[in-house]
Amino acid sequence: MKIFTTKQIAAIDQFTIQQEPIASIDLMERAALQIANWLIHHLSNERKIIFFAGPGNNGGDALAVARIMAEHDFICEVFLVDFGKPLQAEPAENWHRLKEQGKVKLGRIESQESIPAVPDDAVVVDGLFGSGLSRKLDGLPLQIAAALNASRALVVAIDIPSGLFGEDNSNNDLGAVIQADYTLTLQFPKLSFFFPEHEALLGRWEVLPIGLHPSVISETETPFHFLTAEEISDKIPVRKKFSHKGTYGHALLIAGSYGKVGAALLASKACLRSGVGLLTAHIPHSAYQIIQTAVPEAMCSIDASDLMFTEFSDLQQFSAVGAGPGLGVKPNTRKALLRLLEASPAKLVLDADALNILAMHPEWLPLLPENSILTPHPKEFERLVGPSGDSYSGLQSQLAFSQKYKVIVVLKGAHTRITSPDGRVFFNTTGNPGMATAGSGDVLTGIVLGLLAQDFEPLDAARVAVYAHGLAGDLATVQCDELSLIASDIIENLGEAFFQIRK
Ligand SMILES: NC(=O)C1=CN([C@@H]2O[C@H](COP(=O)(O)OP(=O)(O)OC[C@H]3O[C@@H](n4cnc5c(N)ncnc54)[C@H](O)[C@@H]3O)[C@@H](O)[C@H]2O)[C@H](O)CC1
Ligand SMILES: [K+]
Repeated sequence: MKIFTTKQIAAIDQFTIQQEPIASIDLMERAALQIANWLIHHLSNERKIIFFAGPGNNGGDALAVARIMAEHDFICEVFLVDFGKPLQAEPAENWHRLKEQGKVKLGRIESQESIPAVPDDAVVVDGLFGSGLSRKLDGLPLQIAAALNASRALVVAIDIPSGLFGEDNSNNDLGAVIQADYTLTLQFPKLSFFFPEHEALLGRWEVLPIGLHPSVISETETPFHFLTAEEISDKIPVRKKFSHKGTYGHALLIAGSYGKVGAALLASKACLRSGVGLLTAHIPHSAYQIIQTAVPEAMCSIDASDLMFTEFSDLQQFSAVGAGPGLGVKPNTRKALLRLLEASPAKLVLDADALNILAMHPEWLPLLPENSILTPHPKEFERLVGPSGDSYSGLQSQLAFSQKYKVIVVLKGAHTRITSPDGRVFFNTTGNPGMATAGSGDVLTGIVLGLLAQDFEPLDAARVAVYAHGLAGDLATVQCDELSLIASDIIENLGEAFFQIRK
């Protein structure tokens, strides 16, 4: 699904008004009805709701929501922030409607002294600023945000917490932004919702559809997307009756070293659970019995070294190669990785120590075959590209890296993000904090490898693998607390995850 910038959303909004057609006041009412509906279903009408309305359409939404909630017998109070200019257009109309209705106590905030005290058991609806925010909060809005952040009331933000920008917050002061418990965003999540440092500002966020025009949504181009099952389900092939294991590719996994054989084991199992026809695990000699016993479905290619990866044989027979989990970074392993890069496998996924080695030898980066998939966690990514400050800047570096080296980068995290050399970005929507556990990344590498070997386009392999990996982790928490989740549970649930994506 597409993620648009707030500027694009405003344009889609205008197009909807003209093309549907719908009066802008009615579109605002549609948004307000969705928000009110959510509040009615989630709140008891014994809790007072205090609305803070700003000068623009975000404030207009808040005024309309207050009127609707009052119709449903909620006790509402509205504070309009006075910027010394009269309200215009739809916000002015909604102020008028609210006064006409006469059910809501109305107040104005003109100075710091008139900021009301907010009781702990109240609900605050934040309608100060939405997507029209033009600069970071200062003056009166900053003081209101500070007062709300100091209170213990439940805060529900309309569209976006006031003070947060939809995209680039690299120059923002996040301490000044209203901290919402819930953010009810209209029609599209904003880019900044996918960045970890905004989690505490957004609380839990939900997207409320307001019926913006589908044709303009499909025609508006954006590099930013988030992953949904609908968009990837057709990438998972239906297995043909007369197929055989040769139809589904032969993967080579280069993983494990003395003391880190588990990484090879987990990646192998995950690879096999992802539909690959054949898997050869290249492992140090000492790992032979372990892998053969624990993963009898895998064939083994045994390194001359007892301890680590130092060599590999002909790559001809393999449809994809994966390297990295548990390899270590010893000099002989580094040399072997260099030879692997020089052999230029057609389809390659690199993880963990393979990435750490690349960080030690950035001069090898140009050797990466086009469309190789790199799956760093944030620390590995930082070792590769250097520190990048906030997430928005980090996204720019990730994109630049993908474009410079023509590789797909899967940066693992709460919303794992995939960047492609063509400039597109995909944020994942599955997964949970229980997956922040040893071996979880090895499982992902195995899945990517299994899909690549089956002839998935590399970007599709990355997208499907990331989504399925997260979904399997979510399914694992149905019966098991997040705290107890281990990487093997993700593998156990992969079958059900693929089943659900295919549906
Ligand atoms: N998504 C949709 O299609 C719909 C969204 N709706 C709501 O509209 C807002 C966006 O409204 P807009 O009027 O463009 O902007 P704001 O309400 O965020 O505020 C603009 C207002 O505030 C002034 N301003 C901006 N920044 C500051 C600042 N830092 N300090 C002081 N004043 C500031 C600016 O000059 C303007 O006067 C969207 O978020 C939704 O909530 C529609 O209601 C339905 C369709
Ligand atoms: K808001």
